[in-house]
Amino acid sequence: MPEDATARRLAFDDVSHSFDGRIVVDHVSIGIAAGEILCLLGPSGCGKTTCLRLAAGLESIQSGRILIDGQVVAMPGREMKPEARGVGLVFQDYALFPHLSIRDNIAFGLRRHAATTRRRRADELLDLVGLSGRGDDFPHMMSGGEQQRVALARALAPEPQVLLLDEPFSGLDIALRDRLCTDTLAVLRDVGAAALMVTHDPDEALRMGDRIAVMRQGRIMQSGSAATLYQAPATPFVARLFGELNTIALTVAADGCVDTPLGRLKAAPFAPGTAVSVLVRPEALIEAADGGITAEVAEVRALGPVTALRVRVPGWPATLGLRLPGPPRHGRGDRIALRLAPEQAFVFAGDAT
Ligand SMILES: Nc1ncnc2c1ncn2[C@@H]1O[C@H](COP(=O)(O)OP(=O)(O)OP(=O)(O)O)[C@@H](O)[C@H]1O
Repeated sequence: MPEDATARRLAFDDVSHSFDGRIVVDHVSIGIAAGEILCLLGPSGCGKTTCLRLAAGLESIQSGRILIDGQVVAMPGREMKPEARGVGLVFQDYALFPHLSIRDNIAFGLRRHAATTRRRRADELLDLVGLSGRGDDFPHMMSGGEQQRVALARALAPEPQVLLLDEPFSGLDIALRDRLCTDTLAVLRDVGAAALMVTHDPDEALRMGDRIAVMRQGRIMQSGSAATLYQAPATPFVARLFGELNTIALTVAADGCVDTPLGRLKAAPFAPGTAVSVLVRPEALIEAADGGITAEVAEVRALGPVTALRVRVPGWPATLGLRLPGPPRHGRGDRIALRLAPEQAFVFAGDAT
């Protein structure tokens, strides 16, 4: 990992972990700055939660190092206790203590402070998460989303340097999740801790993350801003996280380009003769004013602000998906003219169909 990355607020330095001889975290190195939110995005079982548990000290480290503010908190044979790490946790099952009031739930981690300080701090946090005046309520009197906000307040109470969030919005309905995402983002920005958030939902990662690290089978495949991952995916897997793409397998021509039924594309850095896959985002197919490629409409679905079409283009092995703005203007069997926006088409080595 780069020299300065270990000096970040939270850093994983070449961390690997196995269960029963099976590697589930594979040479992971990531750094998160104070005030930054990093989303660890990947499918179920790829090792995300294990990374969080290692950072929290809930799992004993086997290989590599974890550092907070440049200090090693975990390396094999030398582990700081979870409670000494200055780490706040918001996990999926954010179980609050049912017999404690909301205020006491939030103040739970402040047991060493005077009663007046605990009360003041809990009330400040209730304000922060938009639940002013609810301190005397009990968990069963709150909705799922409200309980989740209490869990966030409880994790923030001891002013952690690092906040670890494991799918904090799963199981909530979409409207509530959207609001909580926005609220949580505001709170995280406000407190300036380094936040590591685990999610399998690309939309959530796009919305929440300053940076996204894409994980697959224990490895970080690519990390960067949402814009980087979307515009310059390093692999077909990363490209497909943000929606299904149209794919065709082809061979690079003598001049270093690849001839697709939608037009020519540069295939650099691949040499002539290389077998490649071309992946085209639906949004890369734009209706052409004149000229363009002729496509036959096979399917039309109105999706509110946009219309999803499937079209046939001679030479493309399957129907192609695309979206046009506005309500449907075409029917099945219509012919439309399309052009390709090359920046939304990606060439990868090998067969990714
Ligand atoms: N204590 C354990 N003992 C044995 N195997 C485990 C243990 N904890 C996790 N695993 C396995 O390690 C792999 C990674 O699990 P992990 O919970 O880190 O994945 P994840 O990406 O967080 O998945 P999800 O999104 O479903 O929570 C999985 O195959 C899981 O079954």
